[in-house]
Amino acid sequence: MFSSGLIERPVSWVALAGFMGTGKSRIGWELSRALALHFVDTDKLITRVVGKTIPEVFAQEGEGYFRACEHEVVHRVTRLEHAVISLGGGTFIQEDNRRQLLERGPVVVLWATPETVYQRTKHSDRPLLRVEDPLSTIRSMMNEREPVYRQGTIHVHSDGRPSEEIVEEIIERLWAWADAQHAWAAQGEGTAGGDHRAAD
Ligand SMILES: Nc1ncnc2c1ncn2[C@@H]1O[C@H](COP(=O)(O)OP(=O)(O)OP(=O)(O)O)[C@@H](O)[C@H]1O
Ligand SMILES: O=C(O)C1=C[C@@H](O)[C@@H](O)[C@H](O)C1
Ligand SMILES: [Mg+2]
Repeated sequence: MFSSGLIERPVSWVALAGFMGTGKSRIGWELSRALALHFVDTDKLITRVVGKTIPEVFAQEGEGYFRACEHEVVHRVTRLEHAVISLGGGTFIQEDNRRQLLERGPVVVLWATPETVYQRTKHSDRPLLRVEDPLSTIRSMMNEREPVYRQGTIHVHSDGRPSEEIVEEIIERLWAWADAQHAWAAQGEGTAGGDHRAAD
């Protein structure tokens, strides 16, 4: 990782997307440590700026207000350097957010089965899962969102795997992605998707 005092990483900016409970916050934090990058969790940033928990924002201001905050936060985090960004579960679903994120750099989508998501979220306070039958809601929301999450750059499964293994796979896949970007750029074709290799 370290050479001549420089940190070699596949990327200096990456976002994590995916359904609720797939591990974006936890894996994003661990990935940021592994790559020596700053860490921003968009849900936590909104909570801090608004001064309310996400359930309070949904209940008092409405989901539309929360989505507007997300949009504003995407605008800001795509301007950051040296950062791992963990998105909220719905952030990548909004078309304009998705476009801005994909233009900025690779978006790693984490996946898990509805059963895993249910187990990981059942004692938490995600407002969209405060329903009578959360597992059915998870299944139908996931079905609906799946084609959109598929538009991410790299896809990694998180079911039944320790976080270290997931982080390791993400880093390997990011190197492969960066190498492919580099090869295409060298052929003079140029591609969207942010920086190719990052050393600093
Ligand atoms: N690979 C894993 N194995 C076991 N537990 C995990 C794994 N990844 C995440 N978790 C746990 O699952 C729960 C949900 O994870 P996390 O909060 O990171 O999900 P998220 O994708 O950020 O969800 P949201 O979209 O709601 O923010 C947490 O308690 C976390 O510690
Ligand atoms: O999937 C979603 O729409 C959400 C996921 C969470 O990260 C929070 O952003 C919020 O609970 C909404
Ligand atoms: Mg999260």
